[in-house]
Amino acid sequence: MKCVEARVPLHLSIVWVPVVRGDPLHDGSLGAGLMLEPPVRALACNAPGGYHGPKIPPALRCLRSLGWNNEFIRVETPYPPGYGLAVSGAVTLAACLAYAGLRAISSIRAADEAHVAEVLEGTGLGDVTALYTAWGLEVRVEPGAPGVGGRAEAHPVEELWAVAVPVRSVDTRVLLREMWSRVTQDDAIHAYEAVRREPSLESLARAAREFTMRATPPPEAARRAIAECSSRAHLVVYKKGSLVIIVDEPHNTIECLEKIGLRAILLRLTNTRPFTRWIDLRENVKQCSHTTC
Ligand SMILES: Nc1ncnc2c1ncn2[C@@H]1O[C@H](COP(=O)(O)OP(=O)(O)OP(=O)(O)O)[C@@H](O)[C@H]1O
Ligand SMILES: CC(C)(CO)[C@@H](O)C(=O)[O-]
Repeated sequence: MKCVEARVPLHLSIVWVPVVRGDPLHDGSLGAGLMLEPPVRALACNAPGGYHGPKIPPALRCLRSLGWNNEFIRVETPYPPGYGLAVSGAVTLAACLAYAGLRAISSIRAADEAHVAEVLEGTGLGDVTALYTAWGLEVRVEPGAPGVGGRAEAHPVEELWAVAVPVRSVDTRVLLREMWSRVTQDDAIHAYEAVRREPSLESLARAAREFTMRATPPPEAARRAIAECSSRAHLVVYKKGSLVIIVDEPHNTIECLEKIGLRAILLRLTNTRPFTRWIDLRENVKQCSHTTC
């Protein structure tokens, strides 16, 4: 059986300036953020079997728009959806890149459909374009889907750990509505321009303090974790529902978080781009039923 696997990193958007033009291909965001691994992995096979993975509405919308007819698709994510690490965008892009690979549909069409699905379902603005066009530390310089010019610039990052705690799930539509009672459009543009002028972990750390954590204030548990467990961090941010602490060596941070009752998921910064590859499952065909491969 022929299958295509796609791997897509997670994305931590630290600065975002929503750009709403009234058409989902052209809507998006300017902004900046970091790519994280392990990646989301999607496997699409030319056999019936349906979708197995987190039930993310934009992923199913995107697959249908590419003509998906219930073929086998399995998606695995290292981080839960709904906590601000663009799991919805990464799952949607991975599933659609894998399916597009299987059906000889261009990857840019898959990325455009993934972007449109994210915008229409209210789960993201700039994540798909950042993930598809950049890597490492990304700066989104043109909003919109990749096929209509949406683009992010990539800057390499060092090998560092990202200790991430999913603290509480927050709906992206709620985030985008409520942030304007805490920050202004000028605050967002100011933070964005500063990172664009000097794209570095230091400028992102400043943006995290001056913009992100004002737009999405950390709850008490995260404030305590920041005070007690982040003294050696390169960057600390609370975004939407997750606390992320970027460090050289993660074990002390994880232990410290455990002591105050918070369970971390260990991620790394990554310079790897999304990719797809063919897999021939002939050898393993017995292990590959419609529900498990
Ligand atoms: N257990 C779950 N908790 C939260 N959302 C879930 C869950 N399972 C599926 N979903 C779906 O996943 C999507 C989460 O999208 P959302 O944009 O909130 O989060 P995200 O992509 O992880 O983070 P962000 O886009 O803010 O970076 C929603 O469409 C939601 O319906
Ligand atoms: C809106 C958003 C902050 C949700 O995580 C993200 O999609 C972005 O940066 O455009």
